[in-house]
Amino acid sequence: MASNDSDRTPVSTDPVVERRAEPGPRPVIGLTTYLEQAKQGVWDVRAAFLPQRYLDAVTSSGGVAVLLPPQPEPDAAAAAVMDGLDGLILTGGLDVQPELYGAQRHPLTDPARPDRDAWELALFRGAEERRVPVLAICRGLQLVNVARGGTLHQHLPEALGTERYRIGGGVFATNEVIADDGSVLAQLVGTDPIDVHSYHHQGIDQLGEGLIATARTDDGLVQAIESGGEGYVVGVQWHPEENAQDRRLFEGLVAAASAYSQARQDVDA
Ligand SMILES: NCCCC(=O)O
Repeated sequence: MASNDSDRTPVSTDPVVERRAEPGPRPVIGLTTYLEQAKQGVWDVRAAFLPQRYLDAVTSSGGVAVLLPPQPEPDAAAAAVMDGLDGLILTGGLDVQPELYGAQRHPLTDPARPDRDAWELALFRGAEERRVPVLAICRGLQLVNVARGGTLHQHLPEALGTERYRIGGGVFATNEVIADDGSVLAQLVGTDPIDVHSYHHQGIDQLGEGLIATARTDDGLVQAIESGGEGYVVGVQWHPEENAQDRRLFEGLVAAASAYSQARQDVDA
């Protein structure tokens, strides 16, 4: 699937969510993974890891799921894979290094994962250059914000005085979100209140350049972002892979990825 045509002309695509039912080749969706210690049979090994719910959400929405673990020489590796992708999902996980947004580390910020941060930043920049559609989930939304020069609250219980977004013990909190009318998010989930599954202790402080906040909770915390320019970048602070009702976010990405794939074939023809 890969070619090294890293300076491919960006393809112009609209977020045409109504195309989701069109038949055609299944778009290839890359999902970022991370390295964890894991049990495999009698072995206890370091492994590339991603909860299967992400994969199920992509495949049941009509995409082909491809895993993207952190790579050495991330910029070159991202260029090598990006031309074979029709869509990108920046998945959830541990905190982005605060040094990347000019902040001193809070004592409760997770240990740094510089390999993952560098890899995902390279993938996101590669996607932006080519206008490959992006869905950014939880940490993914935070990474997109940092990539665009924004900053994060490092510990929401201190910044906002609330534990409502991470109650702990692996139990997802429920929060109500309303998508802003006119947003891509609203095309996907409507403008009625929806319950979302939250598990995070960080959140957007200053919004990154060119990003639009398209949903907030009633305390003002940004819950969803979109790219204001061309291309499809949708980020949500919650975990749609954990909620069948949120399948619409994956369907929207797959539809945009199909449109991107078709437009790319038209350019290449
Ligand atoms: N900061 C990584 C995403 C999850 C969290 O905020 O806890």
